[in-house]
Amino acid sequence: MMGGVRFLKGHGTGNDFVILPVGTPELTPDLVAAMCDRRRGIGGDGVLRVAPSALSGVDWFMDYWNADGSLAEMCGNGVRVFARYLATAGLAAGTVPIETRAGVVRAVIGDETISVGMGLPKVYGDSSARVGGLELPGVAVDCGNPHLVCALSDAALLDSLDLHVPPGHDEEFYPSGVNVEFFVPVGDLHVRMRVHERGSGETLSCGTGAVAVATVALASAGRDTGTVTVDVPGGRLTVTFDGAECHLAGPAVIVASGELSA
Ligand SMILES: N[C@@H](CCC[C@H](N)C(=O)O)C(=O)O
Repeated sequence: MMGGVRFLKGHGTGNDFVILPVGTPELTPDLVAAMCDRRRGIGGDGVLRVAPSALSGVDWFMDYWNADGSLAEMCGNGVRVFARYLATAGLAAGTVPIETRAGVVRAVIGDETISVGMGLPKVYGDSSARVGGLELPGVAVDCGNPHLVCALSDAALLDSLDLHVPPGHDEEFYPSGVNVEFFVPVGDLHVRMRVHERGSGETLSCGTGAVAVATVALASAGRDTGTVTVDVPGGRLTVTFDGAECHLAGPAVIVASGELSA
């Protein structure tokens, strides 16, 4: 693989990542896919390579890759796990700006929770997803990366969706692919979701997906500020809209470290 290179493994609500510390050489799609392979590699929904940022006032660039070796603009849980790595390695504390392909975000490091300011998502149209013969209407939301958010009224339908295969989507509307979320209301500003991530498949959590779902849930409650609780298969995230931007929060942990074999 990349013999001798050190790695760590971490996750945020079950969205798991291989973390490659500063100094790791440039990656290739094949290397990333090999590392993320859950049977032949380390296993992960993606790779976070820690690299120096060239921007003034920003020390770190999150070089994020999906499990299939594709690049993505942004990863909400990835930023939170990246910040946990920086804190654990003694490279950052408090609030840390992190460059992503979608711009600079700010992570606030707590003992258990890490929150990240994600700007304000943009709702930019209607589309639909096809799952198991069903056509499910949804809303397009840009969180730096593309999302299609489908609101369902039936919890049994949410549980029954087969997300082992990517939901069908309008390829002209989403020329670079899309992350697809399905959610049901659980209570006031409280939802439960599942997600199929572009380049990673069904995951236990998706931070930008939670932000996209919270955006739709908040708007359907007729509000533009407030905190939406988002239950994902891997745990619970919150998304707080303060009028200026939204903040994604939840646990982020490092669980292992090791060295790649040749
Ligand atoms: N898990 C992520 C999103 C990762 C990128 C996504 N698969 C894409 O291709 O856009 C998150 O926590 O936001």
